[in-house]
Amino acid sequence: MTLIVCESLVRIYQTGPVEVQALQGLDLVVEKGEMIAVVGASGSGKSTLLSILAGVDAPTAGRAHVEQWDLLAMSRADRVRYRRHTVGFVRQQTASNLIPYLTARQMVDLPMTAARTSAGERRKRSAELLEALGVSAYADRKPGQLSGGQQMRVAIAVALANQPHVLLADEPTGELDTATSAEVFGALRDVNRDLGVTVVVVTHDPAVSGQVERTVAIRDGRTSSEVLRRTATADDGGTHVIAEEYAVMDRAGRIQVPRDYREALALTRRVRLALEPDHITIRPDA
Ligand SMILES: Nc1ncnc2c1ncn2[C@@H]1O[C@H](COP(=O)(O)OP(=O)(O)OP(=O)(O)O)[C@@H](O)[C@H]1O
Repeated sequence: MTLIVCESLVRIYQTGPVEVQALQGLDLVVEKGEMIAVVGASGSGKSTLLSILAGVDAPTAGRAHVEQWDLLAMSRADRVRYRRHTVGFVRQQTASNLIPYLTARQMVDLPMTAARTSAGERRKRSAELLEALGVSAYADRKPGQLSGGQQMRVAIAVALANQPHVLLADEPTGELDTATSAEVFGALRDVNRDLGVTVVVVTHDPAVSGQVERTVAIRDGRTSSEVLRRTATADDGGTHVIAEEYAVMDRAGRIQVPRDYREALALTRRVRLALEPDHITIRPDA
């Protein structure tokens, strides 16, 4: 079942006379239960995409659906409901997800109180979530008494408090060392596998993106390529991961030819296309 669909998604920021096209016709499909990584250079539009999916920011044009919700046509009340129940959002700076004067348990409790969950249910669920994320021993500590990795795990537990179907995490390992970031990423994978939550993670970290089955690359506000990974078994019984890169084609048939391919063959404005029985060739115009 398809959970997230973005088609030709556009987000333009206007600051005074300056217009920034953060998303320039982005296409993305995510199936229920998937865990994907979104990668791309700084400024390519990753955070913008995540804020739109989180219902925090609104697209300028195009189509964006998450479950039954049309993100371009939501009323203010729908948006509150959507943010409370459908998606959980872990923001880029760890500290912005946490409240300095509350304990981990109180922070996980807060979104459930807003959703009018009963006290008994809140107690039960916050204990389960802190346990699932391996931070139950720190339930009574405040953010200042937790390490970076523990803070991030608590932030993930807070995002999952109202049992959302989708978890969006913006650079969850950006501020952590390699060992801690592997642990936090492991926690996200557990959440995906054990709770069945669909996970979309924005990351700069190749070690992180190498651990998910699907990585979507964004370039200049568009999805440019996808890497799919699968585990293959060799003749000797050993297993290894095969990663294959695909270009992404939009509904109008547009694809981005990677820059190194263009440069290698000096492809510029015009190219020759030819249809062969089972493939298409692209040649320089000369
Ligand atoms: N609120 C805003 N107002 C104006 N421009 C913005 C705003 N938010 C983002 N932008 C611009 O939109 C573009 C995409 O930004 P975005 O933060 O989505 O990229 P990113 O890929 O997440 O980058 P990073 O990895 O550095 O976080 C950038 O050029 C950025 O300067």
